[in-house]
Amino acid sequence: MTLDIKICGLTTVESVERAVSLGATHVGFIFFAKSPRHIEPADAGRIADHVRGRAKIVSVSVNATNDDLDEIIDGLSPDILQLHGSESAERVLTVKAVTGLEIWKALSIGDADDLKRIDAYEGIANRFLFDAKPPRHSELPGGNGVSFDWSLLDGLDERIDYLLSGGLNKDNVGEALAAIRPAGIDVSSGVESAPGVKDLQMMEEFFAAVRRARQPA
Ligand SMILES: O=C(O)c1ccccc1NCC(=O)[C@H](O)[C@H](O)COP(=O)(O)O
Repeated sequence: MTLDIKICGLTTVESVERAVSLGATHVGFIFFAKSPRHIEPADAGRIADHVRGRAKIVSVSVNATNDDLDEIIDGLSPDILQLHGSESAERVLTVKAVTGLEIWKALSIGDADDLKRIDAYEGIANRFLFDAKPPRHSELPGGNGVSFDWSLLDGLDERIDYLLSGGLNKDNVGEALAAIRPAGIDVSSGVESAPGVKDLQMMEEFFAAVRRARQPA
């Protein structure tokens, strides 16, 4: 079984190049002003050009307006729009229809009840990204480096296509992949030396941990 690996919150050519050479299938750019990983769409586009065609380019936005999305699409030319706010199923459907792009809907998971929110987006979002709920005082809906109880996803309908996200790092990704079988994984803080600063050594160690976890016993 293949495993998609998305490295999110990239802001430099060097980190994007390294992520893809290490095996990232997806690279994510954050368009959210309060994030330490925020980048202007045109700058993200210039960086993404270095790996375009070798990895899928993912735009991450939070309750973006149509104008915001137009600017992101003009600047970045993403393959995928990850909607990481409180976008309704109707909004997701509209964005998908208007842009013609693949849409990932991020949902924050804290308990079993949160999984009930999947139903509304099924058949609308192309994929889900399950992330942890932000800590109480965080201004960021994602990229907080906190995990949730992965076992909540054990037993989920196998047809639900999702990436596991939230607080993954070299020390816990093996445990996560032993517990559940996501179509992909997503990491940001776990490969950073400081908020928004990707660390090439930490990226290498993360990919090495994923490889170890996927080796046959
Ligand atoms: O990363 C951010 O700063 C961010 C800000 C606003 C919305 C979403 C954001 N990140 C989305 C992602 O896909 C992250 O990779 C995901 O939340 C996991 O982050 P982490 O727990 O730091 O690995």
